[in-house]
Amino acid sequence: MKTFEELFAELQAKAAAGTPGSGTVAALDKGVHFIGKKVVEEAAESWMAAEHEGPERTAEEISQLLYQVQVLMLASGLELKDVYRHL
Ligand SMILES: N=c1c2ncn([C@@H]3O[C@H](COP(=O)(O)OP(=O)(O)OP(=O)(O)O)[C@@H](O)[C@H]3O)c2ncn1[C@@H]1O[C@H](COP(=O)(O)O)[C@@H](O)[C@H]1O
Repeated sequence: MKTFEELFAELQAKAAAGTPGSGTVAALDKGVHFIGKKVVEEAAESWMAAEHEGPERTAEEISQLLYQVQVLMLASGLELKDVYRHL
């Protein structure tokens, strides 16, 4: 198990190193348009899970949504503090 902050730090490090075999690095290479579609896909899957599939599946889909949002943040040059200041 990891926190939102721990996952972001892991993804930042992989992006900076260009870690071979990393799905995050591959997604960043594809760019914002590709990543944005993933965010929308996972948001829709989270919604459907919440309506039809129960809390466990919903939690799983939301975790994937949070991951894709973090990848979009990296692709946009954002850090956690840039987002947190709007909360
Ligand atoms: N938490 C995640 C995570 N959540 C979702 N995903 C990816 O997001 C994509 C969408 O998930 P789906 O189940 O919808 O996948 P799918 O539709 O079957 O397959 P796709 O055709 O969409 O790839 C998949 O490619 C997943 O691998 C994630 N990929 C990585 N992480 C974590 O990110 C960290 C770094 O990962 P790497 O960069 O791959 O090393 C690790 O700690 C991982 O646990």
